Amino acid sequence: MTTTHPERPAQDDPMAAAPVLEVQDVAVHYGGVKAVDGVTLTMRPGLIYGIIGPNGSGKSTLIGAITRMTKLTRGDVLIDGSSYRRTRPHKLAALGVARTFQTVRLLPDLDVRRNIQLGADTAGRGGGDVSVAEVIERTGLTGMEEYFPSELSYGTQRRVEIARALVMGPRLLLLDEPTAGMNQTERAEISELMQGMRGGGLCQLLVEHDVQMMVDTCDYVYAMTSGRLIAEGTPTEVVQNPLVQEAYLGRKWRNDA
Ligand SMILES: Nc1ncnc2c1ncn2[C@@H]1O[C@H](COP(=O)(O)OP(=O)(O)OP(=O)(O)O)[C@@H](O)[C@H]1O
Repeated sequence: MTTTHPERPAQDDPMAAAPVLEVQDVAVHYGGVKAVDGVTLTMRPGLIYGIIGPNGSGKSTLIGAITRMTKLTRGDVLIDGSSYRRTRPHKLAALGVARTFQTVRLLPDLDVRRNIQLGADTAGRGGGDVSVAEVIERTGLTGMEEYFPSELSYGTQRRVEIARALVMGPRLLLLDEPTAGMNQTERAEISELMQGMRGGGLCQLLVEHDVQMMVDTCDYVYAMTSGRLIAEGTPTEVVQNPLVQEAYLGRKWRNDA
C-alpha cells in the first residue's frame, strides 16, 4: 500500500498538509474475534475519506476506536499529532471530533434550532467557532428552525444531526451511514452537503454501504474485510481493485469497471 498520490496537483496539495487524524496499527479484539486487526489510516484537512466493507468487516468497531468508545487491544490514535488514546469519549468534542450515529438521535421535544443548539452547548470550546444560524443556513435548514423532529422527513432529520455535529466546529467529522434508509435524491443532497463542508479544512470520514455514494463523495477510500484494510486509494482505484471486487462489490462493479 502506498500513501503517495502522484495524480494529485502539486499546488495546494491537500495530501501535503499535516494530518488531522492518524490511526496507527489499531487492533480491537473481542476474545478470539479480531474485529479490527492492525488498521492504519491518515486523514488530512479539507478531504473526505470513506470506509467501505461488507457487514461485519469492522467498520463500526473502527469508528468506536476513533471515538474512544472501544478499548484498543493495540495501536494508537492521534489528533494533530498527539495521542488521545486515553481521552474519554465525552471529551472528544473539545479536541475537535464530532460524529453522527447510524440511527437518528434527535431529542423529540426540542425544535430544530434547539436540537442544533445542543451541539453548540456540548462543544465546550467557548460556544464553538460557528454559530447556530450559520450552520442552519449551510445545511439547508432555513425555514425549518421551529419544526420538531417528528414533523420532518427522515432525510431532513439526518441533516439536523449533521448540523448539530457541525455547530461544534469540529476538525474531524465522522458520519456513520448518514444516508441509510434514504432515497437517491436525499443521498445526493447529503453528498452535496458534504462537498460544501470541506471549507475551513474540515476533515470528514464517511462510513457507507452505498458504493455509488462513496464514489460520488469521497476523495480517498479505505476498504476493509475481516478487520483489515485490503485496499486504499481514490474511489475509482478502490472499486477497480480485484480484492475489493471479490470481497464486497460483486459482478456489477466488475462489469461496469
Ligand atoms: N462487542 C463485541 N463483542 C464481540 N464481537 C463483536 C463486538 N462488536 C463487534 N463484534 C464482532 O466484530 C466484527 C466486526 O463488527 P463491526 O460491527 O465492527 O462490523 P461492521 O463492518 O461495522 O458491520 P456492519 O456493516 O454490519 O455495521 C464482527 O464479527 C462482529 O460480530
